[in-house]
Amino acid sequence: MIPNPFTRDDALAAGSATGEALHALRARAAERRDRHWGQAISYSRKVFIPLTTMCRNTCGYCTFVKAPGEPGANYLTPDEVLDIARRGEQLGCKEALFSLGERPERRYPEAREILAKLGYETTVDYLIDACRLVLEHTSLIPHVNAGTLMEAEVARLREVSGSMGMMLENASKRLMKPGMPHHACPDKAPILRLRTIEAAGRLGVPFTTGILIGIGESWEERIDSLYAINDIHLSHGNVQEVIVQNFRAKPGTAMAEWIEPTRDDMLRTLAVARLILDPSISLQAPPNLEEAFEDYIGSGINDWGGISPLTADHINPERAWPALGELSRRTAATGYRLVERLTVYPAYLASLPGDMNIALSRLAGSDGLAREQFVS
Ligand SMILES: O=c1nc2n(C[C@H](O)[C@H](O)[C@H](O)CO)c3cc(O)ccc3cc-2c(=O)[nH]1
Ligand SMILES: C[C@H]1O[C@@H](n2cnc3c(N)ncnc32)[C@H](O)[C@@H]1O
Ligand code: MET
Ligand code: SF4
Repeated sequence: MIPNPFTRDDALAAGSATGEALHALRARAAERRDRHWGQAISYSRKVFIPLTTMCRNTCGYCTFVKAPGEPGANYLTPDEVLDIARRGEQLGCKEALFSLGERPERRYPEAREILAKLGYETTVDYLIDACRLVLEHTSLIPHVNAGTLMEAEVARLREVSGSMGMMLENASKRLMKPGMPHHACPDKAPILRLRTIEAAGRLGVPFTTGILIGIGESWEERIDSLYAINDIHLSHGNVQEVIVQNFRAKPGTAMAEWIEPTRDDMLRTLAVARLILDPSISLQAPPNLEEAFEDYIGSGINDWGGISPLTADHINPERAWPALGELSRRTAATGYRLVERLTVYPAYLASLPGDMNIALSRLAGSDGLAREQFVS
C-alpha cells in the first residue's frame, strides 16, 4: 500500500489554516476527490422512518428524542411504516432510512408497554420486523441508523437491510463528562461506537459513519476520530461513507446557546477528512445544514447523503432539504453533476447476503450496478 503523503502532523497543522493556506488545503482535497470519484456528486433518494422517538440517551444537541409524556413520544405502527415506504416508492425513492432512539425499553416502562402491545421485547426486535416488512412489500432498501449495536444484533439486521450506519460523533471520552453533550448517554461511549463499526466490519456490512463537529471537541480530537474510522476501514474494508455533519444549535436543548461551527471550520474539516480517509470512502456532507452548501464541493465531498421528496430530515426538521432541481443546478454551477445512487455503493453490492442481492438487482438492473441517473 502506498503511504498517505498527508501526515497526522499535516492534519494537526491544518486546524489553523485560513486564507491562502485554507485555499490550498481545499484544492488538494478536491484533487484527491476528482481522481477517485470524478465529476459525479451523488445522493440517495430516500424516505425517513423514525421508528421510535424515545431513547435512553439525552444528547445535549438532540431535538429528535422525546421522553414519555412529551408530545411526539411514540413508536410508529407497522401500518405507518409501510405507508411511508409505499408513498416514497411512488415518488421514486430507493432507500428507507430507519433512524431511531436507542433502547428506550431499558429506561421507560411506557416504551416496554408499547413494544409488548406490538408483540416485542426490544426496539431492535421490532426494527428487524419493520425492515423485513419494507423489504417484502416495497422495492425500497432499508438503511439502518439505530446507534450502538451488539454484534449479534448487527448480524440479525444484516439479513433485512442493505447497509447500516451510526455516527461515531467523536472518539473522545471527554465529551461524556458532566456539562458535555454526551453526559449520561451510555450509547455514546466511544469504545462501544467503535466496536459497533468493527462488528459491522467483521460481518461485511457496508457501513456509514462520521463525525459531528462543533460539540466541544478539540481539533486534535476531530483528527483522532477520523483516523480511528480510517483504521477500521483499513482492517475490514467496510466503511462505505463518512459523514461530516455540522452541529446546529436548537431551541429547547441543553446546547441551545452553544456556538455553531463556522462555514470555514466545515470547509477545513471536510478537506482534512478527504485527505486522511482512504480515497475509496465516499465523503458526505448534508446540504440542508449550511446555506452555501455548494462550497463543500471545493473541499472534496462527493456525496450529499439521503434527500427525500416526501419526508423531512427528522433530526433537523427545521432545516428543509433543497429541492432536487435546486441541488442539481447548484451542483452543476460548480462544474460537477448530480447523480442518483442506491444506499449501497456499487463497490459493496457484490458482498451482500443473497436476499439483499436479489432486492438490489431488482432495483439496479441486470448488470447489478447502481444506476446513474441524471436529475435535471
Ligand atoms: O436525513 C438525515 N440522514 C442521515 N443519514 C442518512 C444519510 O443521509 C443516507 O441516507 C445514508 O447514509 C445512505 O447513504 C445518516 C445515516 C447514517 O448511517 C448515520 C447518520 C446519518 C445522519 C443523518 C441525518 O442527520 N439526517
Ligand atoms: C443522526 C445524527 O444526527 C446528528 N445530529 C443530532 N442532533 C444534531 C444537531 N443538533 N445538529 C446537527 N446534527 C445533529 C448526530 O450526529 C446523530 O448521530
Ligand atoms: C436519531 S439520532 C440517530 C440514531 C441514534 N440514536 C444515534 O444517535 O446514533
Ligand atoms: S442523538 Fe440519537 S442517541 Fe442521542 S438522544 Fe438523540 S436519538 Fe438518542
